[in-house]
Amino acid sequence: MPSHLPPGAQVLPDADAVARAAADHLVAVCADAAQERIAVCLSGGSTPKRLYELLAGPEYVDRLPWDRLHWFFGDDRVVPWDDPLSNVRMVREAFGHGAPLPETHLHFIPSDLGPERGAEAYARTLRDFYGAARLDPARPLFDLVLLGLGEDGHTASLFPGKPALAETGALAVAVPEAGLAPFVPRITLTFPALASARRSLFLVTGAGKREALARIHAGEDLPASRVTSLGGLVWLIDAAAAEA
Ligand SMILES: O=C(O)[C@H](O)[C@@H](O)[C@H](O)[C@H](O)COP(=O)(O)O
Repeated sequence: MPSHLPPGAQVLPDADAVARAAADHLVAVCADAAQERIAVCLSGGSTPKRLYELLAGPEYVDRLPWDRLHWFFGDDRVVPWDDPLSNVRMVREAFGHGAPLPETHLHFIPSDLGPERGAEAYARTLRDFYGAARLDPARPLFDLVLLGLGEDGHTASLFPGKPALAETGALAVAVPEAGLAPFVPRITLTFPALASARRSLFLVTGAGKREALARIHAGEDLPASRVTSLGGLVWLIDAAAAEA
């Protein structure tokens, strides 16, 4: 295991292997879930699209309890849902018609309400699903949280130096100026919400992520470095990103 990678890192040959490993984690999480509803927090960006396509494809679609699975979003851009920048659009396209996904089980961020009201509404959606106003460390909100890593070390829409990093109460907040292309406002889950997970996976692929990984390993206080998980954090990294 290369020494410059986060603890718990698994290095896979390529992006497809990363997607497959993540799919296997989801199958395992579902098999372990004792409760009826299984909550998954989806990552946006481009990396996880292959995973979502895989889940809806012939190799995995019949291995998942779609009637029990509920899908949430770690963040989204405040754009129309059919906008190419929308994470909801990306997920819908990736799941396509292969996923027997009940429409009421896709809990997308109401970006049509705008950043602030959308964040408040989504926090309410999460609390209503959870069934309590405050998160209990003994009862995680999510069974699985999926995360990506930006080249600047951001994750979800938690960007370096932004106020959202300091939020400890709200489950979701507005990010008016993400400061990163595409320069649109965003809504993101906060660290407490992301931490409330039985298992969390970072999916990191491509040489462009090497520097962020090295900075994390060097102990820099990047947003992704601050992510914790009640049940355990696994980094799934392809060889291209893992190279020193
Ligand atoms: O909505 C988003 O953009 C994601 O939540 C964001 O945190 C993403 O995971 C990283 O920017 C990595 O993006 P790529 O997978 O496209 O490299």
